[in-house]
Amino acid sequence: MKIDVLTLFPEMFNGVFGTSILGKAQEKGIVELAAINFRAYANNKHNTVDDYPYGGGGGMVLKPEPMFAAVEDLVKDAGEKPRIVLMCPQGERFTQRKAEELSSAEHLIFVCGHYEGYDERIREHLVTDELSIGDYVLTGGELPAMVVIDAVVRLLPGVLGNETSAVTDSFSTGLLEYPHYTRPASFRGMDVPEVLISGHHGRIDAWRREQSLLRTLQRRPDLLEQAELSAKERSWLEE
Ligand SMILES: Nc1cc(-c2ccc3ccn(Cc4ccccc4)c3c2)n[nH]1
Repeated sequence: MKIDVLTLFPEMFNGVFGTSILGKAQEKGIVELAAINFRAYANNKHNTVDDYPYGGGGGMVLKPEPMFAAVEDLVKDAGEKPRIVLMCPQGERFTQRKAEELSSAEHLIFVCGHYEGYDERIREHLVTDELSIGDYVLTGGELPAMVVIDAVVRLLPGVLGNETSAVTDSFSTGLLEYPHYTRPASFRGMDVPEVLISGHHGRIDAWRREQSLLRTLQRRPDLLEQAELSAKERSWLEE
């Protein structure tokens, strides 16, 4: 997979792209990550990429020309038509299901703006997906893009080691994750649940599923509507 990020602050991505799981995924050749400064595509002598809004009002708006020129330059060598993902507070709420959908793409181009937002023609004629990472307003699209890229790349085959599977973690089952424990078995009188030390994997799996269901019911009952539950589990939860 190839991921390009159009941003005014490419240096913000150095840490995220160069370390840990994303860094290793690049070394393994699973994904190619690049952050490009779209100011390079400004078509005026002052290299401006923003301007005052028509109709007045506070704040500046990102001009269409540099963004169209930058995307068209990235798309010209592309194979399969890339998904052009615009980060913005008004976008579709990003979810694990959306991460799974994006992880099947061959080429993603993220558009990260600043200021008060984007000229609407960028949305109408360039973008395929608009994503929000939550109902709060950030200063720009870079942090949201990092969040989405992290969630997408970890799903690519070979990125997570065998000991960690993206399939069983939170949200991939539709439920919140069960509690985790590691050594020591007793810490300041706080003991690990006996079942996890029993070595009985059937009982361990059942306990973990029950804990996921309980934790989801307590903290995120809204997830239960979409989750795949057996009839027995549904009636147990409704007791
Ligand atoms: N989930 C989420 C995404 C964003 C986000 C994404 C891209 C941009 C580009 C500029 N801003 C600032 C801003 C935009 C619109 C109105 C006021 C300020 C952005 C915010 N905030 N929160």
